[in-house]
Amino acid sequence: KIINGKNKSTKPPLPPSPPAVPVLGHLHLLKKPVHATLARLAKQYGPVISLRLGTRDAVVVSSAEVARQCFTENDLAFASRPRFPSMQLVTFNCTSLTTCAYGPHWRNLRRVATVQLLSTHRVATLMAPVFADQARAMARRMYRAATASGGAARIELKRRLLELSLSALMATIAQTETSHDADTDMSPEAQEFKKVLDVFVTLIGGAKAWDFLPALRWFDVFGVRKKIMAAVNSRDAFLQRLIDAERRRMDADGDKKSMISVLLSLQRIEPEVYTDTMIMSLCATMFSAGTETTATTAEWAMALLLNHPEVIKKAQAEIDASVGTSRLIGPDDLPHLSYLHCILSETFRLYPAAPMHVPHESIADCTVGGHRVPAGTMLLVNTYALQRDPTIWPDPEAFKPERFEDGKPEGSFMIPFGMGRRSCPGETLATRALGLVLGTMIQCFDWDTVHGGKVDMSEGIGVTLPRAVPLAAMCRPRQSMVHVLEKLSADIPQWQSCWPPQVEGEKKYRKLWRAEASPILQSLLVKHCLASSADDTITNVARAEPEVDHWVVSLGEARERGVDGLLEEVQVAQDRDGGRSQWQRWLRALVLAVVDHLAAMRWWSVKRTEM
Ligand code: HEM
Repeated sequence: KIINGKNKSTKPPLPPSPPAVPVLGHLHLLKKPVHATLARLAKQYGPVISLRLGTRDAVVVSSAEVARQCFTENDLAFASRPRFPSMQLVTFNCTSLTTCAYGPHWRNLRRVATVQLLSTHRVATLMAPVFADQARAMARRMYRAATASGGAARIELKRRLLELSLSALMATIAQTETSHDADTDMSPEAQEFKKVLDVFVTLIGGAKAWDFLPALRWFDVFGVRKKIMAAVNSRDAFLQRLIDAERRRMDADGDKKSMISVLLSLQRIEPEVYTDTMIMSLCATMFSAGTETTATTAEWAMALLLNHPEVIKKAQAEIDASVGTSRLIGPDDLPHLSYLHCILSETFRLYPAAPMHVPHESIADCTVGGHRVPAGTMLLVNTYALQRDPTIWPDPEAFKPERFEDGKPEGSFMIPFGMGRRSCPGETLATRALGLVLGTMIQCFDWDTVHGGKVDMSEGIGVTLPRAVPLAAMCRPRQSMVHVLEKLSADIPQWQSCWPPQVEGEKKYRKLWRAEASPILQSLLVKHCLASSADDTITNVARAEPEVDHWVVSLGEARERGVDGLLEEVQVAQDRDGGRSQWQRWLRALVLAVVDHLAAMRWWSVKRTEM
């Protein structure tokens, strides 16, 4: 184009950008929470901003219209992911489904994930029932806790929901079993993998700076790389054990229920493509992409419900009308529970588990919102901001599930699971799992905040938008569901019930291990050993002892301490209580011997048949 005799380029302009500083570029501007900082910048500079983050170029999109453009007409251009040095170490050199660049390898992984592992059919027939089962087990524990505390029990919802999601996903990956007797919703395998992931989270936090200032990698004075490699090795050894166990199981009975067994059957056909490393990578991806996201969303949903009892009542009425009160909600009921679905949609809108999406990278030059975005630019989409945009969502901060009634959302554009080629392949599973977990909790219990009043809705800092304060709540079994819950509770064979009991800890009972607690503790332990049915023992003692609520609740804390902590506490109590009688000393010796014995046998998972 010739203007005033000069040759002007017809290229659209680059997006506007705040002033940058040398070396850091705009890194210093990214105060946490990043979505809030970027929303403020968007108000100043517009819905498309260009940033220089250390050595990387990024474009930030904060409007629905432009985001839609990125994932529709520019979907292919943005189909890749940035290669982060911190992730390289833990995601098999960036070859995992979530982190790998767009190309034939990603296409193959994606096809396996959507067609073989997370297909609608597999979710409906194999995976949703696993989550339903875990939700029942959780309801059973809550019911027991409530009856043990005389009506209502305090439930640490954050812990429970995370354990449920870890355990259920691990079961779908490797057919692991959660013992329905322990006071945890986690299978031993899920516990082990969770530990590894926790180590990763801390270490990768320390290595994040490498992604934007790669030179820092050479100044790794704290040896982060070495520690990450050690954690990676233990993760891989653990995953290899799971794969070997599934391989043995397949040889024995040939069933293909777990994700690993599906992948192993593909390995038999094309061993050079479906290597053990690829299977490990897919399993690790599913576990890390699906657990925190699902659990955090469930926690936010419960927090919103606690602040809106009228919504719980409406959802209960819907469930009662559709499912009735003679059985628990199951996977087949979900399509008929439209209001429950509205609650979920409104939670996804207000608290997307990926508030800044997952970064994409452009593989070709493209135009976004009238601005030029060169190839190799990182794309960040502010999902949190655009789902609360007042120009498209009336009263955007309010929790109103009714917005989604009749399948007509007022604001229409939401991308909690992304959109286009790289959108979340776990959406169907996550939505069903959340429907079952929330549905069960709403159907079975009435809920209240711990201290009355409103739940604090402050957001914490983290990739998956965690709550600042872990959620706890009081649950009380609904009168109309007591007979179902009682049956559910009795469904567990006697020999499966186990110590420690299903009770929740209470801060005010912190002094539980005072000297005078130990005789009761001891007698409970002894009774447990004799009866092998701690729950019943505890409940019976609860009825007999006037002060028993105190002890029953306090004993719940013992679970947290584990066997070692328990022994230590008993010891401290004994030391303080020098003047105990002969029979008490005798009892103590007996208890310690029994506890020791049970500890050696991993007593919480030992079943009577094995004893
Ligand atoms: C509430 C639960 C969940 C939310 C909100 C969520 C959200 C997301 C988002 C926003 C993305 C990025 C999309 C993009 O880049 O455009 C994503 C990717 C992904 N999600 Fe989820 N997710 C959830 C649960 C799950 C579950 C249960 C699984 C599997 C078991 C899963 C597996 C994945 C995988 C493998 C990717 C990467 C896809 C790719 O790069 O091709 N997610 N998820």
